[in-house]
Amino acid sequence: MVQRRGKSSTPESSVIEKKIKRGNAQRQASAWRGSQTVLFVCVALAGCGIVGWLYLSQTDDITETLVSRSEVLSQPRIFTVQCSDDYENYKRFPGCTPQKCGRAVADNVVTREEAHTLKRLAERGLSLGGSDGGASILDLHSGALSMGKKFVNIYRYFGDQIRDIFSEEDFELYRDVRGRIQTLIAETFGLNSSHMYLTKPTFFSRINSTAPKTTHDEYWHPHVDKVTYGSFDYTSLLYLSDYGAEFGGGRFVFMDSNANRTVEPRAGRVSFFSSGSENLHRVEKVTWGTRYAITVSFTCDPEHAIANPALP
Ligand SMILES: O=C(O)CCC(=O)C(=O)O
Ligand SMILES: [Fe+2]
Repeated sequence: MVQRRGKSSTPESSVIEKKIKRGNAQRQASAWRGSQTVLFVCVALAGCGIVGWLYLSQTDDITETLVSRSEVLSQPRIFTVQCSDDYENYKRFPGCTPQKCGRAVADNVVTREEAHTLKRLAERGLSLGGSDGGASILDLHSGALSMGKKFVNIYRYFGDQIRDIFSEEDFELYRDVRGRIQTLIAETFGLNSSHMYLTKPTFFSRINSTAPKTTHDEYWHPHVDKVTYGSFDYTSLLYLSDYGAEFGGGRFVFMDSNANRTVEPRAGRVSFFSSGSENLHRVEKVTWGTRYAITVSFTCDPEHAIANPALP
């Protein structure tokens, strides 16, 4: 049995706190909502009538499934989107800074068996703690683990006993998968993979339908990763469980101005995209079951690079 040491909040947790900050997410979503308001006024005043109404009902509803749970893609499915000007506010790095933006989904990069192994790793790690609300994270790099209404650092909290929970093979698999995802992103967006770096936060997430207890549990707010996390240039999500079989709700939604476009999670599915506001997104609320995923993110700025997670 692992003995718990005294509870403490970690400095790393502030990164996670930043991530889930509601105000931020709401600010980012306001541009999207703004366009809806304009249309609403248009409907009320000018009688744009049926067109405006159709637009409103369209953007309120899920309209398009980019990839469903039951499909198995033998090749990545790629959707190009025009880059936003977010990248203008940052230093440019040749061979990495997005010139081509978009989103893509691949089912042929991580096997379902590997996803299952990673899910078991996440289950073991998260069983040491977990949020009181519905969303818990485990960050193998910083050691941040949700606990109650806070975070602890597993490496400090559990010391050497963490080796009873995680093995070198677990970390090796994580590093291998991260490398494959990096290559995939580089090939898809025409980048030089050696100019891309892992950046933080990079974490496992476990989401269920328990009511939120703090803002850390509010994972469903629309947001732009580059705004929320700063250093992100490319975000990837590796899903570890199946939508519709292991959990309900919890689809990933790209919130485009003309439609919502969803990706249905499937164990072993990698979804990735350029992190600017061309890819405003949210996660639907999970209505039943448990959803596991890993967020693995990349930056072009070597100053924001982090090393691969390693057992202490
Ligand atoms: O789990 C997901 O599908 C998306 C999570 C997300 O948007 C994020 O970590 O920024
Ligand atoms: Fe995100």
